[in-house]
Amino acid sequence: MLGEIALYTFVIIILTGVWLTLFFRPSMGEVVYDGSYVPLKGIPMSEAYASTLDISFDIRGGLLIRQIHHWSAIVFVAAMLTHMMRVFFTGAFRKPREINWVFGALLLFLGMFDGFMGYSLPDDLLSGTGIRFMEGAILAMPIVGTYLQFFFFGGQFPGVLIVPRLFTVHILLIPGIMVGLLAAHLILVFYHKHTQFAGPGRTNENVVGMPLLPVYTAKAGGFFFLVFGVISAMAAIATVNPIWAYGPYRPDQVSTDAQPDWYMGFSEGLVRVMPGWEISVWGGHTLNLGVFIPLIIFPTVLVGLWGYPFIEAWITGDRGEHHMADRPRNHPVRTAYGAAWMGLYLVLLAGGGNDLLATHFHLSINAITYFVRAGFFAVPIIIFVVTKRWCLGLQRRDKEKVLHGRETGVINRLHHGEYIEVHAPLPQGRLYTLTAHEQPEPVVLAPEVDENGVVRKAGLFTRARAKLSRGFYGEGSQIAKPTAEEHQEIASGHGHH
Ligand code: HEM
Ligand code: HEM
Repeated sequence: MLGEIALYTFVIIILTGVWLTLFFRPSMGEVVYDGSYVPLKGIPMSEAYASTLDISFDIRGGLLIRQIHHWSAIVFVAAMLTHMMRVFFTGAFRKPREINWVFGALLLFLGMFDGFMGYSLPDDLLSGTGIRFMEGAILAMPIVGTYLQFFFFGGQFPGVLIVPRLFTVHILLIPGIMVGLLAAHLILVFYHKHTQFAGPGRTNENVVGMPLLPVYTAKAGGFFFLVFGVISAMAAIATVNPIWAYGPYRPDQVSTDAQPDWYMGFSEGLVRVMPGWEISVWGGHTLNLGVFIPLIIFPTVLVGLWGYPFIEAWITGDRGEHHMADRPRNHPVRTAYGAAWMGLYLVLLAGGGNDLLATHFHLSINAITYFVRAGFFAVPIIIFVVTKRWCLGLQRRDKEKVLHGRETGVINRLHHGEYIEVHAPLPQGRLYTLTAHEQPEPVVLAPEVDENGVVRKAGLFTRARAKLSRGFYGEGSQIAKPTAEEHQEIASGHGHH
């Protein structure tokens, strides 16, 4: 369902985007505004900004379409991210779907950047501030930064090239690549078929569900119109990006409360909470660590995300194909890692909105910044530990249910005065579902001296892998599921309550 929402919002984005190209003029040529929005009349501005004002005020239905485009972009990225979490927490990225995970992660990255470029197009005070941020990040790159800045902007900031260039990339290059990737993504989904949760009759070799034609196609078609309807309603009643309120971009001005769209907020947070370190190297060249370090963290996190299926397979030594979706509780370390990642994302988002949090909740902006700095390190660790324990608790609960049945809430008093709670055995299907998951063994190191007395010391990598593997599946990372014998013994009356 979440993947479908991403798909449908992407279609809506393309439909409305094509419409916008009919009226948007991607030019930084200067004009004097003479449209129907009175407060800006007579003000010099770029054609890009003036044409976006025209779309909003003078072209019939223009504001609605603009807002549908913007709202669907916001929902699109949210759908991709939640879809990715679903895939992550159910282990649906494992063999043979690793490549589809990588395609998906590329889509996420491209979608986020295309959104950033899109809201940079109207050349209003907010979008210009975003581009200024991007320029600062480019300039912070050692050695190549200045050259790249000249390459993108063709001279001093902002110049007249950036909006037409972003336009081509925004409407053609990135969406073109995305359509290609998406086609490959969906072909692979069709080829591999959907993963499924364990249940009676469901195995790693079959798929239980509705055929694509006709039932599923009809449902999906209806769902498309539902998504389109909800987004149109949002666009009709909720303002998004009121560029007329910000005014045209001028490099010497900046608006307060300047916020990127939510999905770029974490990168804003990284920069806002980073100490403003700057060092001088090699005869007076400046290395702007305050921006450069956040810039490095960003791709590192992305690579960690893209590579996760391969990293997990390497650690656990699991090379088999998997078509059954995991319940998150049955993989406590993976689940805890995913939750920690989300925690980090949210902490950084708070950092990106430190000014808004400060004004809305009457807090000191410095206090928020210090909290986010400490939280950057502490929150993921705390969330990791709590989530792992939580998962183990849920596994114990499952075990208890399998062995002792469901609590009925019925308390009986026996003739000698003792109270007992009546437990009802679970139905056979439920017992199967709760015990169908595999419980992999951690990778063990081969003995350092083999049977012929030859010393074969494991390398650093092999030892690290064994250690990580113990962390994943060793003692303390999973609760042994009940065996058939245990269940038999208790169910046959010996362990009766
Ligand atoms: C343009 C964005 C995307 C679209 C339109 C899209 C669409 C879909 C659809 C319709 C499915 C099948 C059903 C479902 O699980 O919903 C699917 C499955 C899948 N997607 Fe995506 N997706 C997108 C982005 C991503 C991202 C960001 C990732 C992960 C990084 C990802 C990874 C996967 C995987 C591994 C599957 C197979 C899951 C399974 O069989 O259980 N996708 N995608
Ligand atoms: C992943 C794909 C896309 C995303 C996330 C996206 C997002 C955005 C966003 C957030 C804006 C700013 C809207 C505003 O408030 O003014 C925008 C503007 C624009 N987009 Fe897209 N867009 C995408 C694809 C496309 C495509 C495929 C086209 C055209 C074929 C297109 C055409 C435009 C145009 C012309 C504008 C400028 C007009 C305006 O700002 O209102 N976009 N885009």
